[in-house]
Amino acid sequence: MIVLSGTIGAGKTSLTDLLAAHFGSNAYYESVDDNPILPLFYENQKKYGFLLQNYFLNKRMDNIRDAQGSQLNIIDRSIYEDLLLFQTVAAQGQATEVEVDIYRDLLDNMMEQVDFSDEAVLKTPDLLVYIHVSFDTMLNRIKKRGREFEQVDHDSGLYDYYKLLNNRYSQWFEAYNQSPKLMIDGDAYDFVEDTEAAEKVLTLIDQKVKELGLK
Ligand SMILES: Nc1ncnc2c1ncn2[C@@H]1O[C@H](COP(=O)(O)OP(=O)(O)OP(=O)(O)O)[C@@H](O)[C@H]1O
Repeated sequence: MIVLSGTIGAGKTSLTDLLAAHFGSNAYYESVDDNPILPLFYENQKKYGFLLQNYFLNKRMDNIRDAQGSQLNIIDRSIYEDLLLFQTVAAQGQATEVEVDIYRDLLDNMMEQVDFSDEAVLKTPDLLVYIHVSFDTMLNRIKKRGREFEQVDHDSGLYDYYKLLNNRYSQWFEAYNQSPKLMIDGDAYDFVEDTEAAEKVLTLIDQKVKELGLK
């Protein structure tokens, strides 16, 4: 499994499409439009934050199970970033430490490898691709995409949440050690609008995939 990571609006879903088409593999998406909790969460993070994490945890486990057939199947967001998001929500006083601790324990238990036989299927990715974008790019993409509940004009508190999240992402990626990893500069390569940039990004990922013997 190749797993994408990056902040809100980084381009994970678009790169998932590109990679699945490039490798002829399957793509597994986090569905946003039919997520019943997400709009509620954006209205009231304190009330719905913990419920949202449980919802995502369940969906990500589905994705991991479904994607396990091939090393080149793509998942559009890693399960590991959810803790970062929830900790950021908590840092802003919108979730409690107890909620974060309970969520972390649950995540650890779900990700624990209980089968150590040769046939065991690993839940960890074969490669994690992180798309790094600056705070300005993040805000521009969120605006351009126009999902109502994500807009900062509707809620000025969101601006601080996004800024803190963007700052924390780089540290999160530095510390990430569950699998091989690769960073893509999403400011330098606009792989959505620019086909040449898309080719370059695919070449970088191809090199890493070959180096790891995934293809
Ligand atoms: N664990 C989480 N806690 C809180 N909100 C989350 C969590 N995971 C995802 N979200 C929210 O769900 C929405 C979709 O998230 P995500 O960043 O995965 O997709 P995206 O914004 O469409 O990204 P991309 O543009 O990179 O494809 C965003 O509003 C994001 O804030």
